[in-house]
Amino acid sequence: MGDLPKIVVTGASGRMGQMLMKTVSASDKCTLVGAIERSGHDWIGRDAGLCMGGGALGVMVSDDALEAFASADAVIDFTAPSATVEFAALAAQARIVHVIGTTGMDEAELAKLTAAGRHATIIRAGNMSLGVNLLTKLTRMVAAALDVDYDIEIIEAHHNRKVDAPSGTALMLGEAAAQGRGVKLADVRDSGRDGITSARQQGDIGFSAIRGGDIIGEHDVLFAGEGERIILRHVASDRSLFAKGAVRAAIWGQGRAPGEYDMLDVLGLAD
Ligand SMILES: NC(=O)C1=CN([C@@H]2O[C@H](COP(=O)(O)OP(=O)(O)OC[C@H]3O[C@@H](n4cnc5c(N)ncnc54)[C@H](OP(=O)(O)O)[C@@H]3O)[C@@H](O)[C@H]2O)C=CC1
Ligand SMILES: O=C(O)C1=N[C@H](C(=O)O)C[C@H](O)C1
Repeated sequence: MGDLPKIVVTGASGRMGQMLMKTVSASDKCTLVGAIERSGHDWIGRDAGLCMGGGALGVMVSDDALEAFASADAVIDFTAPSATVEFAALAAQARIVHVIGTTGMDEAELAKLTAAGRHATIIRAGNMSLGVNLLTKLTRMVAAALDVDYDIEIIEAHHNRKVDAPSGTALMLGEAAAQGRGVKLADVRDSGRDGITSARQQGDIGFSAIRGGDIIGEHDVLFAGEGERIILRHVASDRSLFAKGAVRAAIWGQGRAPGEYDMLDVLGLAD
């Protein structure tokens, strides 16, 4: 027990925070040592397990991330971009593994993660599931095999509380399609059509986002040609999928050099 990786979960009260705390506590390969929420949250100072409506876990929810990180081996962080950037700086100070599931980060925020990666071992992915990471490989392969007569559209659906679009997963799939085509996604990305948009530009990669109900996460990569359509699809039916991937990443990161990694590295699928 003493040698198991000690893990802190941030955003403890969130949808993923709660799933992560349950997954870490249920694992025999790591141990939950900290749960972080923002100052003033009504969970602060209370047992994380009791807050979730279950049995006591012996871990008190705290707002002192640096203190928690200082005695941990890894932090798993599914929160919001501004919070994740701050947590990355603290993970760098503590020289620990920072597993990041947070999506919706802009270029400036990503640059701060790169800076933190000089001292922290950062593992970041817009989707931590094996299925989606495999799908990125398939997407790249199909995009490379087809010419630009096949229009690529990425359609994603999520629950009505999601705040960012396109989803992190949709962007991963878009990057993979762009790589397959040998172009930069930024040069061909077409998101949020509305009104008189003019005809579709050949070679563009389009994104559409559906938001509703309790949809956990669904992604289609559509290759639409003349007389045929090819659709690659991933459907997540349980958030534990993402939490299990994140825990696997936190364990994989132990003993790795500081730097930036992704789930393809963790899953042994990197080129
Ligand atoms: N990579 C992957 O596999 C997956 C990624 N995600 C991503 O994870 C993120 C979280 O998703 P989800 O759990 O559904 O969202 P929730 O809104 O349910 O949870 C977010 C949590 O982060 C906390 N938080 C936000 N800002 C701060 C801050 N500044 N300081 C401390 N805590 C903060 C929130 O606290 P408060 O409520 O007080 O704001 C909340 O507890 C999203 O970016 C989502 O896209 C989700 C699933 C899978
Ligand atoms: O916010 C979510 O819920 C999810 N976010 C990730 C994303 O942006 O792709 C992963 C998953 O689809 C669920």
